[in-house]
Amino acid sequence: MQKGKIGVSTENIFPIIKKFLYSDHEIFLRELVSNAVDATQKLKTLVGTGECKQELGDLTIRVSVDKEKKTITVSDAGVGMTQDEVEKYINQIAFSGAEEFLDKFKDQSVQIIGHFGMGFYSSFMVSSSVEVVTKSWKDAPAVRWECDGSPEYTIEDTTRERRGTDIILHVADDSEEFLEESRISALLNKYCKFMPIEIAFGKKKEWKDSKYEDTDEDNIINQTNPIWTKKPAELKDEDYAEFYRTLYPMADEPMFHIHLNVDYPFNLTGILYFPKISNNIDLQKNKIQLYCNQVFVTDSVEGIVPEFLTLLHGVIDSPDIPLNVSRSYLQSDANVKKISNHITKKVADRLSTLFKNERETYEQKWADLKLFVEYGMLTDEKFYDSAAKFAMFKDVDGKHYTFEEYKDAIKEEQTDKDGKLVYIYSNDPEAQYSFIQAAKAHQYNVMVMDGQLDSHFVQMLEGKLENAQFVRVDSDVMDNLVRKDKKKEWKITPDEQENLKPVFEANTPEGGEAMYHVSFEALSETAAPVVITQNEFMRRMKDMSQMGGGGGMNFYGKMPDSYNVVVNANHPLVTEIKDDLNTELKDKITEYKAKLKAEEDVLADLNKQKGDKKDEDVPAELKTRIEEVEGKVEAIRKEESDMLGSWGKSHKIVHQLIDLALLSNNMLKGEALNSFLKRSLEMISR
Ligand SMILES: Nc1ncnc2c1ncn2[C@@H]1O[C@H](COP(=O)(O)OP(=O)(O)OP(=O)(O)O)[C@@H](O)[C@H]1O
Repeated sequence: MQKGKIGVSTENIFPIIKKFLYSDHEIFLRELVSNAVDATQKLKTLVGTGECKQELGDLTIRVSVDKEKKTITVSDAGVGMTQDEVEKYINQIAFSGAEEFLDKFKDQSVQIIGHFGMGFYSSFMVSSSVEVVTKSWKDAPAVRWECDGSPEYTIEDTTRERRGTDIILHVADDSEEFLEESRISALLNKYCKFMPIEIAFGKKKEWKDSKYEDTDEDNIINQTNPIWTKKPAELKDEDYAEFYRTLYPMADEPMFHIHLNVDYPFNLTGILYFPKISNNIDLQKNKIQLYCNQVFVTDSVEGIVPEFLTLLHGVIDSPDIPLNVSRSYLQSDANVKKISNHITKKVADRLSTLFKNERETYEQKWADLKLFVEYGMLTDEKFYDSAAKFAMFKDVDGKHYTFEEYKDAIKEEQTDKDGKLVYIYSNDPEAQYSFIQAAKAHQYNVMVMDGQLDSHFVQMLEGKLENAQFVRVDSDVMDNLVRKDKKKEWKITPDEQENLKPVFEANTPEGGEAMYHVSFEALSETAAPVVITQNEFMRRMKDMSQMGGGGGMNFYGKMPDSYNVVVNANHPLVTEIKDDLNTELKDKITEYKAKLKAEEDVLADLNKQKGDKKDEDVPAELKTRIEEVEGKVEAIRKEESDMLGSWGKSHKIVHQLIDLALLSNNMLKGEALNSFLKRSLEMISR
């Protein structure tokens, strides 16, 4: 027996490796099995070229666990190693790799994809010692090498019947989880399911005498020729569907797939599936599996494909993706860029072909594609450019248009006086029904924008499409959505408006977070008497910040909702109210408002003094004061409403009109809705 010292300078590198790769100990199995696959492939090549004249024989790679001896063994019938080769490949190459690896990442807490390049020494992450028993295909004695993780190792001649290698791990006490059959089985399924040489883990089991018993047949855990390695011409739709089920047994059927198959200027194979993406982007991410020569690497492909493509499912296999580098480095890698561009282009081409050749099918699938396409257009310039030709707008009647078609459809009616094209949309056609009907009466088309990303999408399109403006159907009164140069007839003078304003203001909802601004518009007599709208800009910014627009958006997210109560100055009911209103009443209201404001200011001041003191710590005097002023505020409110009540019918009508407008916006809820209904009944029964 010979002893030697492994050529690394670090006293004992294994504890470091162990700690460094703490979360990824399990990859040792992938590394050992893929070494066994490599050794077997090398042998096949040697036999193929005639250099090695041996029978191939059974090439199955066998993985076994011995719970009693606490060992895991990976055996192959590949090329094996001579003593010289063990010295060279295991002692020098494998361990110099370890040293280099640690050097490279010593001071960084980078996330390494897949930890390729860890190779053989990763077995020390789970072992107290590792044994290699190997016999080369060449005429040389078998050797046994052992190392306990210190830089010292032993090497000696031994016997082994056939050519090949056994790697025997003596599992460390803190890694005994890996002695569970179920754990190893799960790991093989995760990392080795599509490796190109058959891998056996135990025997197939059979139900016999009310228990499972081993049969003589090997339990092969992998598919050696997964369909992405085949030519598309050899495959039927059913093959793709079946493969999808193998990958995601629980998922819904995908809509369609793309078979990637490139060998120049980089190597890339794979199959990508378009799942139905209806809602919630985040849940759907991270389903693509990345392989390197049929060895599973990771299922998180960020940095390798553009973000929106992580919504797709399937498999990508490429030996040209550098896997032992950090993700931030990956993004700048030239190969990765090319691969990523290629995939983006293929995806766009697939959608484009479907759109051109099967428009009807494409439109049917649009609902499930929309989020994906919009995400891509929002985040990837290149994709935007291709997708702008096949992205769809859908109108409230379910008709689909390309951007170009839509522009043609609306330009006649929806071009405003400055030549801007106004796109009108609804994010909730049910709730905005009355606005949509009003728009239709104006010959406007309303599109549906109710997706998760639509507030951002609208914002982007406004910038991208030429001379375009997007407005939600309830963002203004219909006459103003598309501003035209029409002279307006006013039935109420500015002075009269000034008188009416406080009456309407006195009847807007109180006490909530939202703010209401009363204004007058000269609309047609047949339009609604009062309409409640919400400014497009403020609302959109708020929506975007809720979606997580990041950065400066947060400011808008915290703003209270702000609504415009637009009174139709030409509506007969409104002109009637105006006639009924006398200046005295208006002055009274103004007076009450001022009184109320003064007391409220006092109250606010007192509350400030109180601060967030506990009730028992508040001075009695202050408490009494607060109660007093609260009482006053209450009294002024009551006086005002009694006074308005005495104004009779007109006051009730104003109240009712505003509530009706709130109701048609779905904004009347709870007690407010209840009292509206009561009042309506009263009015009818009179
Ligand atoms: N089962 C085996 N049969 C024959 N040779 C082997 C076997 N396992 C390892 N080797 C030899 O040891 C060398 C070092 O292995 P190691 O896994 O550390 O690195 P690698 O396989 O070259 O690269 P990688 O780090 O990507 O796995 C291999 O290149 C190979 O020559």
